[in-house]
Amino acid sequence: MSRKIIVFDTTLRDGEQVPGAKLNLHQKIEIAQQLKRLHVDIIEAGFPASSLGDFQAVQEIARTVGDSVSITALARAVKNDIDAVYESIKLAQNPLIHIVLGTSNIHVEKKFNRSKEAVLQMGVDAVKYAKTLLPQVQYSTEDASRSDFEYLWSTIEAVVKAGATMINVPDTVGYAVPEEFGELIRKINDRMKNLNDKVILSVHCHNDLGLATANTLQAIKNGAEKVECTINGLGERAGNASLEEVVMGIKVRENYFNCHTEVNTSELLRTSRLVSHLTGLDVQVNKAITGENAFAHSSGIHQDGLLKDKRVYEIMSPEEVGVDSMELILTARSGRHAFKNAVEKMGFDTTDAADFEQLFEKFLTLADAKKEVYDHDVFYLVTSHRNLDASDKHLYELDSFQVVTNDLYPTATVKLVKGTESFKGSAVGDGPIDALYSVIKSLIGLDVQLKDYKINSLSRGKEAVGRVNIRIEYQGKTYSGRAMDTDIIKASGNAFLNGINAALLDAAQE
Ligand SMILES: CC(=O)SCCNC(=O)CCNC(=O)[C@H](O)C(C)(C)COP(=O)(O)OP(=O)(O)OC[C@H]1O[C@@H](n2cnc3c(N)ncnc32)[C@H](O)[C@@H]1OP(=O)(O)O
Ligand SMILES: CC(C)C(=O)C(=O)O
Repeated sequence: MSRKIIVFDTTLRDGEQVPGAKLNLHQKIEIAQQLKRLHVDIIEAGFPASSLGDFQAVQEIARTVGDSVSITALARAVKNDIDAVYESIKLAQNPLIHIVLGTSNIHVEKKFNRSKEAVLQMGVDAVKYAKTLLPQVQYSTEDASRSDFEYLWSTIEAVVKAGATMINVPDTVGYAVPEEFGELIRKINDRMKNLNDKVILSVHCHNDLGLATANTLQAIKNGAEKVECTINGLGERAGNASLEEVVMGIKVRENYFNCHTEVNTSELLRTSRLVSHLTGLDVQVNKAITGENAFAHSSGIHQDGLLKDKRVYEIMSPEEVGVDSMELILTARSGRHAFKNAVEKMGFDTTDAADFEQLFEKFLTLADAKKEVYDHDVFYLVTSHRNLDASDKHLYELDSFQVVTNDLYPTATVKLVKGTESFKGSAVGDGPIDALYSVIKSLIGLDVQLKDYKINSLSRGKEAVGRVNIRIEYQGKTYSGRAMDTDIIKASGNAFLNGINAALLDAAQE
């Protein structure tokens, strides 16, 4: 009988720590609903002590999707953080408090400037306090792979005795290599079995050396029972172990690992696409499992082999991860079934019948205007209908604009509105976008620096949707903005305003 590996998804916590990946409440709920359809075991929904917005998002996820999937959120070994986690997840059926505290010398000496004994005691106290609130508590020994083994073990032993029900061993800075990390997990597993064989051993690997998936799989081979991953490998710096790679590694090589997960792998591709669209972070074309080329065969010898037998060059079938070989072209003559299939293929929820009817009406209007409606048009329809593509609150909005460009004086004229106020002006710039951004900056009177501007075409044809991603710097902090429109100048203006609105809201909260 193969061992079940528990899959813990931290896209909404570690994944969301990526600069530019900030998600609003609606986007987080949409992703959590898809993670539930993917059938992960545990969703880490955020870091509720970090802001009111994150607290509310975790609370809403616990309320809306926490009926069948376990919900957790992260806390430092600090009473207030633990309280915030408890208050935000308590409505879930199976809530879990996650506490993190460093065990490496560098964390103990430089980050905390305390003795090892004092830091260990902080961890024990935190677990004891969390246990007064909930029965399930996970303890993460941050930077475990760079820790002195005997101190790491004495921490694990003490927090297990204090009541921790899961021990998570992170390779926080992606320093470990597979053989060494496997050996670390084997040693901990051997000792833990003697201490308390009900406690679950987990791993959380980062990808700084491109080894996160390899280290995670090696840990499984050496006794880990639970893996922490993110969709598309998102996460701090170079990211985390990618869920799709770890899950398919276990599935395709079940003969080697003798393990399985309960993930519904046919939902992998749509989950990856949803996360990519909502975070604005593209998946590289050659990414394992979910990249655009993951199942594309281009050379003659490969094509010949495939035509003879797919298994010559395919170790898994595209359908197993949700690649849909049947493409239905949507037009104004398409019905509700085909449209619903397209919306669900993008990873969106369609269970609210009234909401779906409104979407369908909007689809017909778009399909009348455009001959053919592609996936990205459907994505654009849903995100604008559900307010998923903007920041939670609008301060400034683009009311109207005109941009005239030539090689002498590219000029932009803009009208902005903020509640009942309106602001009008013009500016000349080095190019049309520079002119547009200059006038917006002068109307709002904010000294922001544009750090990055990217534009992608998201669909095909004359009416293709353009997506603009920007990053701005304001008072030493970085903010991102995104917008989509068939008019790329309008998308550029709205992306810039979304970034500015985020900066203003943040400044107002400080
Ligand atoms: C490995 C990981 O990914 S851990 C998760 C990382 N994620 C995040 O940090 C995102 C959310 N973080 C935040 O919103 C903020 O950093 C907060 C709310 C947690 C804290 O904000 P602030 O109070 O302003 O503190 P700041 O972030 O500047 O510094 C961290 C403080 O927490 C302490 N700290 C760090 N880790 C821990 C821990 N695991 N347990 C207890 N204290 C800790 C630091 O020593 C420092 O304390 P000090 O002020 O006494 O030096
Ligand atoms: C919170 C812990 C698990 C973490 O993110 C890390 O150590 O990288």
